[in-house]
Amino acid sequence: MTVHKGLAGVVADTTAVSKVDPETNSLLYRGYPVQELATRCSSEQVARLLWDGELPSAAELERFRAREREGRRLDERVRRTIDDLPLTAHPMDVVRTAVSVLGALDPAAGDASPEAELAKAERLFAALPAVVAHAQRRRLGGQAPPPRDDLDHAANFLWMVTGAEPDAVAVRTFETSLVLYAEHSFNASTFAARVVTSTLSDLHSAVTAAVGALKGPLHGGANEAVWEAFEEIGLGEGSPGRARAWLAAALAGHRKVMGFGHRVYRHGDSRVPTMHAALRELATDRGRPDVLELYDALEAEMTRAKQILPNLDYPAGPAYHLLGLDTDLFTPVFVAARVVGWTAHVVEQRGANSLIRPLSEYDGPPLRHLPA
Ligand SMILES: CC(=O)SCCNC(=O)CCNC(=O)[C@H](O)C(C)(C)COP(=O)(O)OP(=O)(O)OC[C@H]1O[C@@H](n2cnc3c(N)ncnc32)[C@H](O)[C@@H]1OP(=O)(O)O
Ligand SMILES: O=C([O-])CC(=O)C(=O)O
Repeated sequence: MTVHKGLAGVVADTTAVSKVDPETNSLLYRGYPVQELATRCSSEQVARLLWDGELPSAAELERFRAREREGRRLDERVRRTIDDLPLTAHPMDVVRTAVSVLGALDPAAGDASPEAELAKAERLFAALPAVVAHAQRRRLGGQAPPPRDDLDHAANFLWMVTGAEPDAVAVRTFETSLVLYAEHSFNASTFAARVVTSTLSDLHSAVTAAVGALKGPLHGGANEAVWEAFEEIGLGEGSPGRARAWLAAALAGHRKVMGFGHRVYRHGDSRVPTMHAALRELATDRGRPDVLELYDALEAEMTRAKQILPNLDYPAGPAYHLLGLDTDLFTPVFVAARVVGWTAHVVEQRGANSLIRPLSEYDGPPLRHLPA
């Protein structure tokens, strides 16, 4: 029996949601190159594309934006549950709990028709920014500011989390990250969502499981770890030299360097150039060349030492810091973006379901019996 550790190289099913091609180093959402979508479309347009298979017409987009605005307010019962959690809880734990509570409150519980599933997906997309914002603002002893109807999804998200009206550069950077983070085929969290769905469980259970999978530093948690590494190395004068010493010590200690490497891409993550360009624009606008200097230095050292290239979390982490987000909010923001991909996969899995249940090769003790 051949064991495929980590399911590496295993093609588990077909999908029409996205295509990750390591040969051409490309990523398509429903056929469109992600770079085109990230530079020319809003996160709302891309959500509809991933859910429906086609970009929305102007009228469809307008109707969706209206529904999204209606769903932005945090449900009081969700707020109360969050407020019962310790202030020290990681915001990812807050988000996971909130998704679970939203499932228990789901007005269409028990209805797994594609229409009902897409309505649940929309509600999560609309509600998650308020959850992330409340996870942040309650730590500051207050409440998130009320959503602003004059702002679209990405701008309103930043507004609620930071309490400051974002400028055009901030919105563009954030929107780019939301689009790039929205979907990536059978990554660990999406696969977790599909496994849960394959048992005919409900969408919120699938998304709750996916949040748990995304939290780990080998997956979504890496964007937080990237900024932690930058802080450990120290920004400012002399950072290239410190990056070299830091990396040598990390590799000598067999530490994984977060934000580098990928299970599928071998020649670099297709999303990095677009996010790197957005980070460059933001850092330049904010007068933070020190961030770009350390970014380039650590990347160069990692390439020299291991020939391992950055993944999307590498530029996204510093960008989120420059957008004013606390480090432990980076992965929750990833949740709010990836919920689109997860739910598109839930609908697809349900549409052509087969229970996901791989085999294992037993390597425990041979047959034995209890003493007589
Ligand atoms: C949005 C996302 O989820 S993108 C991924 C985010 N995750 C990270 O950035 C975490 C850091 N990266 C990693 O741990 C890995 O590159 C993974 C888990 C993403 C993919 O790795 P896999 O395909 O499973 O390869 P694996 O972890 O077995 O690594 C293969 C070799 O490269 C090394 N390697 C891979 N990535 C790294 C890294 N970031 N730092 C140091 N060494 C690394 C491994 O130590 C291993 O070396 P060895 O053969 O000498 O033991
Ligand atoms: O595809 C993966 O394994 C991880 C990843 O980059 C993502 O989920 O965006």
